[in-house]
Amino acid sequence: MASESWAQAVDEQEAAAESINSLQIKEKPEENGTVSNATDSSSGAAKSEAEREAKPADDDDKEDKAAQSLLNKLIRNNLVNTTNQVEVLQKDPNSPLYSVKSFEELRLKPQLLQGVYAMGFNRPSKIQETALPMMLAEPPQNLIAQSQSGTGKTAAFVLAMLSHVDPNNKYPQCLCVSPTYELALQTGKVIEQMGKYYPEVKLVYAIRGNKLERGSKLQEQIVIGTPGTMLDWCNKFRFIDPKKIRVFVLDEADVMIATQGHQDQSIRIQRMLPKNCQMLLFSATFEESVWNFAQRIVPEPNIIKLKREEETLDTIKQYFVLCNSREEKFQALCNIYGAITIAQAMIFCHTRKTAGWLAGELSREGHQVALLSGEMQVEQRAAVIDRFRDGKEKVLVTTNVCARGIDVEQVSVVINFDLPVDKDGNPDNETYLHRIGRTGRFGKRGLAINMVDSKMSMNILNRIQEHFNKKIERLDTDDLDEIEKIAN
Ligand SMILES: Nc1ncnc2c1ncn2[C@@H]1O[C@H](COP(=O)(O)OP(=O)(O)OP(=O)(O)O)[C@@H](O)[C@H]1O
Repeated sequence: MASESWAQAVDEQEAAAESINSLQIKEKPEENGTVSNATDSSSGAAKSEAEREAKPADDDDKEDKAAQSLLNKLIRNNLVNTTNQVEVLQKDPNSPLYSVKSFEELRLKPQLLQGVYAMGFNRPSKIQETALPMMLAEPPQNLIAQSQSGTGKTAAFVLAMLSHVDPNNKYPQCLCVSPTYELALQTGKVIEQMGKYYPEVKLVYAIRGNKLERGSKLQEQIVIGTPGTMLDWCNKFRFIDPKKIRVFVLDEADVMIATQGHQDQSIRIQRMLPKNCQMLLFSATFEESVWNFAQRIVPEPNIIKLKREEETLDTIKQYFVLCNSREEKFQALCNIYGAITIAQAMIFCHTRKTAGWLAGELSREGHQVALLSGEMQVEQRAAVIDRFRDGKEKVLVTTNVCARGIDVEQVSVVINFDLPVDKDGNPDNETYLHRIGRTGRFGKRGLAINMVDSKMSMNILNRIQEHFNKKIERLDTDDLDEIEKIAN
């Protein structure tokens, strides 16, 4: 089935359809917000399929980061735990470094402490232990913080913003910029939840589509939005007086810089703010481009980094199966299912088409299958992952683009129906590791089965073996005894 150029063609096609442009959020912010029919162009709901397909794959890949981030937020309901220590680089290495083990130690306003506990937070997360005292200190300190998604960054800066505003002053005091309309809404929700018992503090969304009357001045203390609209509100329309801003938050800096124009707009906003305004920047990753940007946004920063837990292949048994066609691969899969008990499996395909086909075939065989596919909206994808996580389905068939960044920890069997390759058709080792690897914490044993159906995929498999210096054993799926052995 595999033609030589399939990898490129498919990646482009999948990436195009995965783009954030295909996302729509039905919810509209209400309550504290003054949003009217917000339709930032970044949601692009009106764009035709053809328009989307015509976009260069590169752009779509970038936009996909925003979709991924949103998906992660929608499906996550608790903290990502980590045993790694935070690394701290203080602006003034001689000043004492405080870290807290409880929210009480922060001496928060009672209304905020109530909000924190109402959200079910019992104690600060790893990054919050150090970041919160720094952000709440007097005089305010600037901070650049990096840690993987789900470690509590948003909750931390929301608490800092709510702590710093003076509700008696009826003008904006905190600005928070997010890369997309949808991400801004998510952060807005956290502000609303945490500020539930502090109703004097109001929030407004600076997103395209939220039209205010010319000449009006905002009364809300917190403004959250996308960089373009935020800049216009400060600069062109003067709804906001930037000189009165005390806290500036730039969230998801890594996603932000992937979007054309956002970097410049953010820097232009930052330049309008007073010198003593507290600057806070957050990012899930810290490659050089993010770091360069961060330094332009945040002068004299304290820096906090929390390393991601390393994934390893040490506790994984890896096998490959030789086949000649996708039908044979399917048959091999059935043989495996016939021989061993698999609680839950994730099956990765290269194209949406193969994923759809395979999900159909597996259902016909009586399996409860969940399918994660590119044309689904982000909330639909989140719902599918949720159901799978709850064990409602036992098999999750997905394409790589869809599942990127998603951890489903309880899955013990991973099947690469197609091996992961990059755009140039080379082995994508990072994805391979992420699909089947385990972090030390979840050191459970796992099983990975790779389907090989051509010379090209055999070559990919060999290169993956070489890269990890780990032998991948051949499995004969016509021999039931042999399959049974791998389960022990
Ligand atoms: N101290 C805490 N105790 C318990 N849960 C928490 C705590 N802080 C945050 N959470 C919860 O953990 C999840 C992740 O937190 P949060 O969204 O703040 O992380 P993040 O690092 O900002 O991730 P992302 O970059 O994806 O937004 C959320 O569901 C949040 O409500």
